[in-house]
Amino acid sequence: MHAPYPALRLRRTRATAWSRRLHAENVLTPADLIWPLFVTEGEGVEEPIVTLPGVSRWSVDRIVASAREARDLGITCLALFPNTQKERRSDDGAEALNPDNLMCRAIRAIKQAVPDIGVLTDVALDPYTAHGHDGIVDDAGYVLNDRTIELLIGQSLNQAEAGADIIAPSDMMDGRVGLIREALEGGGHVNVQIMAYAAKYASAFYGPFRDAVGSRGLLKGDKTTYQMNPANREEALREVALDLAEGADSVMVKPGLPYLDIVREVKDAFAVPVFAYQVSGEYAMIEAAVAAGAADRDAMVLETLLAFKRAGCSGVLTYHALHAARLLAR
Ligand SMILES: NCC(=O)CCC(=O)O
Ligand SMILES: [Mg+2]
Repeated sequence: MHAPYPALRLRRTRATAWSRRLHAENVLTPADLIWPLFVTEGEGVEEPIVTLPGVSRWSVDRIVASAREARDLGITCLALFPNTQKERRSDDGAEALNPDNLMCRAIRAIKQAVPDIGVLTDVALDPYTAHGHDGIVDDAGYVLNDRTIELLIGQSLNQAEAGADIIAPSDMMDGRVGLIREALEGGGHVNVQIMAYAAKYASAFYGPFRDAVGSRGLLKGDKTTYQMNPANREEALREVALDLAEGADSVMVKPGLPYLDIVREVKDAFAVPVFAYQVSGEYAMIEAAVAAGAADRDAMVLETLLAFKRAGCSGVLTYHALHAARLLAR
């Protein structure tokens, strides 16, 4: 067969800026961005996180100011993570159930001051446990599934009562989405969404996050008995199918860039809202490349975030959210 060239030239539509824009198949907007924020005790406090240059832990009053700034830039949702004081951590993570814990105070303050931005809250015990695991650990160090779920239900209700809009269980216990949904319905929280961390991998990319929430030095062992093996893709589809059947409104894949193949497969297989988390190690890699003079931050941020859209994401959790929203506002 004769090649279509020269009649067909794909470079023709790329020849001018207006035409490239016209033919763009995907677009990144501030509405696609979920901004993770770390909360700490005190007032007027900003604590820079060394392994996440440019990211800080903020006290509740500073978080509220950030929420306002994010809303004004068109960011749709915040994700909150508490840096729980060491003396409030325990083996069972009971601080997660305290209606006046740092997380609940931050949720209430944001929803009161900036009601038109969404608040997503992480459900897992690692910011509250003395051992840094996401659940209750037995004598052999195994994280107990069903015992842990009992606490996750209480944690979810606690966050919903404080005003959380989206409950995001990141613990990877089996069966927790259905039981949390049932408890939310029973508690009258019928419009509180669940975004399930459905395919969360046991990844080397979470290191700086553990510094941020103060669990790095505490964690004994690793999370491979509950988070997924990076080798697996069929298992991710099973995880997603179960969470959807149990009532998840949307699902998440985590980490982000190294797992975009999973995002695309989930999107194609289920046609549901899929989100991904560009995690702390991914952020740190970009910042390290910029610091080394090896990369242009603005271009890299926008390109990586657009790649999530192309892979099928409805939105992305990213520590670069504010920076990206400012770039998009230009
Ligand atoms: N459950 C939330 C996380 O584990 C975040 C990980 C990261 O940003 O590295
Ligand atoms: Mg699961």
